[in-house]
Amino acid sequence: MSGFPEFIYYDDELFVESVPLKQIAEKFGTPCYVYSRSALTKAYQEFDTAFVNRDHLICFAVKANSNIAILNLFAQLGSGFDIVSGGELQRVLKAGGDPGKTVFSGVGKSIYEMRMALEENILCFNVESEAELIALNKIAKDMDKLAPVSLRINPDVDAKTHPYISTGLKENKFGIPAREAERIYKSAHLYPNIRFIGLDCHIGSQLTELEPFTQTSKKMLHLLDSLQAQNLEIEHLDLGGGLGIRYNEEILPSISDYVSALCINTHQIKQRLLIEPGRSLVGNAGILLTRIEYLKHTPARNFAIVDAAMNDLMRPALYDAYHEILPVHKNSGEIKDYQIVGPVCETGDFLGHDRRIGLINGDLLAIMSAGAYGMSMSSNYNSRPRAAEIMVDKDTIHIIRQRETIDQLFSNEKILS
Ligand SMILES: Cc1ncc(COP(=O)(O)O)c(C=O)c1O
Ligand SMILES: N[C@@H](CCCC[NH3+])C(=O)O
Repeated sequence: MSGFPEFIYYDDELFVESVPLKQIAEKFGTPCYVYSRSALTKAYQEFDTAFVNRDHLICFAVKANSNIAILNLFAQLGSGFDIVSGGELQRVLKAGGDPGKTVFSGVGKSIYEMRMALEENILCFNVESEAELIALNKIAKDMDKLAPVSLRINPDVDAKTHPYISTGLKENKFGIPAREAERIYKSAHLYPNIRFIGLDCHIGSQLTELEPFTQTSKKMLHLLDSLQAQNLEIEHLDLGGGLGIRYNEEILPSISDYVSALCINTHQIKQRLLIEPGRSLVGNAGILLTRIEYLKHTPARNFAIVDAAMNDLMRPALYDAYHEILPVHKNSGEIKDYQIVGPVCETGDFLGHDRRIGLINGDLLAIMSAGAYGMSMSSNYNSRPRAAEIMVDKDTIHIIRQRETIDQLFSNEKILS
């Protein structure tokens, strides 16, 4: 067993659904990201069915994985989207997503991005400051439009996650304190081109406990109550994303436990519930497939130098994040402690430390749980073309992004004449 239902060993060979990963490596080369359509679909459906009869909208956080084939799959399943840039909006449109099911988060929306989103009639802007609200009101006025808005509340709740991905503490740059938000909602008449339709929050990512979500929803309900007491009509409550996935030994609430908890915590209100999950929809549905270039043994360490690197998957280098690493063919070489590293010229370029595994040159490895914040955070550092992306559907292999070519790397650059 691999512990990942769609990535399974048969006779010591790791498969994705019905396809041996070895076949993908031979046909498309490495490194490449490989996703399971079934795992993506099941994760979405687990969210969706857990709401039972509750009016809801799941807005997939595009930043977690922005490949248009994946966005298209979620759109077909009925998903909405949470975007943070004009580029993400264009991806949603290209993928056939519905702008009317799209919310726009982020602290620094540009005038150009706001205009684009107003033109496309998105569902809602999650506004993160008064300055942004003033700018949006002005743009909407110039366009003779009403901008639908939720204020993003900073509830000052500790998400108990990595400090770089914690967003709901008062010292973080995100959202507006509840008191200030209440004052803004009450002065809605100052913003004639804004229609306040919702309340929003998002406290952080890779949360492993339900308690911070519960604490946050209590605070949001409190604010909602006081807005309603003043006859302010709020149509939806957006509770953000943040549910974690299992990377290592973490014990996590299931998707359905999480949704049930949100529904229970908010059972007394009639508003539609929105959520913005990213990682929990795609994280464990994807892997990074890589091949060992060289094994190198020094007096201090054993290194497995692979063809994927920190530019392909930056989570280990950036957050010291753990990703399980599985051999695509089990039982190959002598078992040793290996440092799994890439070819980039940085000591921080590692994919895993101290992994006890048997390896020989040329072996394939699967870096697990790489479906979220993997390809979407990749770069061309060291002038490395970005990896290909593959989606497997039962026994069919689809290439959903071609490997970048060297020519594409500098196609926008120019030598001065
Ligand atoms: C505003 C917003 N919504 C949703 C998400 C998705 O979070 P996650 O991938 O942890 O579900 C993020 C990222 O943390 C975010 O910044
Ligand atoms: N990039 C982070 C998650 C960031 C969430 C953004 N709001 C990660 O890889 O875990």
